[in-house]
Amino acid sequence: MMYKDIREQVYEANLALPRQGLINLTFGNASAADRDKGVFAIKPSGVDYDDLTPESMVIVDFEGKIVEGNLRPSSDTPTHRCLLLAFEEIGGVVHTHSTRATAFAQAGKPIPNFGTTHADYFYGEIPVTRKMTPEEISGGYEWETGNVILERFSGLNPLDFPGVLVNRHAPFTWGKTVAKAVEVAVAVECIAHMAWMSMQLNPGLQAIERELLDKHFLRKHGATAYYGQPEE
Ligand SMILES: O=C(CO)[C@@H](O)[C@H](O)COP(=O)(O)O
Repeated sequence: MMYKDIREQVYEANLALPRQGLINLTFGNASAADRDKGVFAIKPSGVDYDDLTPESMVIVDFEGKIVEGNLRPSSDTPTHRCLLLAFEEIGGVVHTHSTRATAFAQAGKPIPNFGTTHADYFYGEIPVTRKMTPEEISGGYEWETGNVILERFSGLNPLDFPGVLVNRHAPFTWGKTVAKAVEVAVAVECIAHMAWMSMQLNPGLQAIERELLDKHFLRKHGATAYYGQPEE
């Protein structure tokens, strides 16, 4: 089977989303790129997760043309393509409608970095995009969703901030692999829940201290990392 690796990676990533409690119905999708082959695999649109198979994943090239697959790809395919094109260091993208992260997104609020759980994944707040204009919504909505994310990421390293809340919509996360993007999606929901509770307990709470942010982020990321096991 051609594109076997990315089909299987994306199939596993998509199944992990309902298993992790990150989505209901078909409110989410995952994609993984094979940059050598110039394609990515993505979930088919609107298909029940129980009916997905590695073979039903759709293979799309970076111009947006379907290369392999009989089903219509996820409605969010242009957003994934926009992000995979712009962020060359990533290998996969995940979109969920996980409840608490989506509540922040709908409210148009970034998630402040209140503690070390958050700092393990994001080198600051979880950013939120601006609202989309009526013109962006009515013309090329899903591609423009990617563009408003890129606009928010001007000057930000996508591996220091491996996700975003799209205003009025929901989170997108990414990583070097699609499995990593799923992990970040789990973390984002957990962080949103903790932030919400922290805000209730202490409405005046300020962001984490710089030293603690540096310690937790940099012990897991980049040249100074010592957390876990070395990458193979
Ligand atoms: O934003 C939404 C729903 O509001 C989307 O995430 C869709 O629910 C994704 O569906 P697929 O086309 O990927 O099945």
